[in-house]
Amino acid sequence: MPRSFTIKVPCSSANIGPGFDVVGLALSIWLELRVTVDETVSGVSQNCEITYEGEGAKDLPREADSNLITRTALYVLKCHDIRSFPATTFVHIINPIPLGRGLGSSGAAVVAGVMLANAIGRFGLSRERMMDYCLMIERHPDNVTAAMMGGFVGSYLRELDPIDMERKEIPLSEVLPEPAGGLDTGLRPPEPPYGIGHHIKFGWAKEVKAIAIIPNFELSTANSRSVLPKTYTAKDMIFNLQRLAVLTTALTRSPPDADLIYQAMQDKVHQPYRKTLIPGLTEILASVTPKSHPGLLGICLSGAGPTILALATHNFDTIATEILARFSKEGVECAWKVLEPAYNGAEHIE
Ligand SMILES: Nc1ncnc2c1ncn2[C@@H]1O[C@H](COP(=O)(O)OP(=O)(O)OP(=O)(O)O)[C@@H](O)[C@H]1O
Ligand SMILES: N[C@@H](CCO)C(=O)O
Repeated sequence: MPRSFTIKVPCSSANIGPGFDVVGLALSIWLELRVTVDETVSGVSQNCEITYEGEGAKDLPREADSNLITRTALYVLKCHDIRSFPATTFVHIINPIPLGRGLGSSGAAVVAGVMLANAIGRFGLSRERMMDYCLMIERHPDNVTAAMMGGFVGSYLRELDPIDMERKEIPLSEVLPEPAGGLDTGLRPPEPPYGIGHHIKFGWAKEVKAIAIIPNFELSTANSRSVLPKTYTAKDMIFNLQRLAVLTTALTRSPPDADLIYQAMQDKVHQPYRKTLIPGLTEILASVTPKSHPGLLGICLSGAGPTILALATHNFDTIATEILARFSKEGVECAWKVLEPAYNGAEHIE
């Protein structure tokens, strides 16, 4: 009897201004996997057939040991001494999350892969344990925590003891060998230490929506992190910490206080350095304010960019049109969407 289930994982916006690598907001675009395990079918390469529609359909690999979702699943399966998918696993991927735009496409893919393995192997892993696996792959917690847990979340990585730290910091190539199933040494990959990350869900004022203005070019997270400095001044760190402390509560209050939120979304840790990669970034962030655009609460770079996230209660069209026009002057065309928080996080539906 074939077994079928669905996995849905929301996109996410990390940082929300000052919370670099700390806060994430799950939002209402969902990566979906429709999975069928049918033992009556045989002869499929590596036991897994991937079909794909949506963002990335043209370019992303369909081989189970290359695609990020199934590579992640293979890692978790191998940690449980299962070396391949059961014959035969069909994974249909429906992906509306734009890739490399700062909306957590890779975080959603990693969470989906861990949930896929958990369901296939019937491991019964808790969400917290699944997070440990996610953090072995995507090593900053903001996107994966929001995608797994849902809503507006803050997270930190626990200080591990030296042995666990060594395991956690092993090169990514040993966690996700390239290709994962190619030169299979038969060795168990390194299992994650327990309780790597800890998180808390904040509230969210229901009238606050997120306008995502999504430029038509990709910026990989790795590239966008490469322009950041290795050290910061105490002044800049304190600037961000003060704002983050206010922001996480300011966004829970109804009615929202636009002046407080706008100032609390300022950042000196990542956005100023990323302006070299995103034409018009500094001008856009400075020119759209609650005074010039009533309804706006705050504006920031979404994750590693290039998407701009504007939090607002109304006037979505006017705010988006202004940002689109400013990007257009720089020769960048954009799509835009009004998104809502995805409160439930990742879901497994039988
Ligand atoms: N549905 C998917 N299936 C397979 N691979 C994916 C999928 N989604 C994302 N990826 C992989 O992740 C890459 C994008 O990851 P990257 O971290 O650069 O950007 P992002 O996650 O979209 O943005 P950010 O981390 O700033 O929010 C893609 O190029 C692709 O390799
Ligand atoms: N906090 C991360 C999110 C992107 O994955 C960054 O800004 O680089």
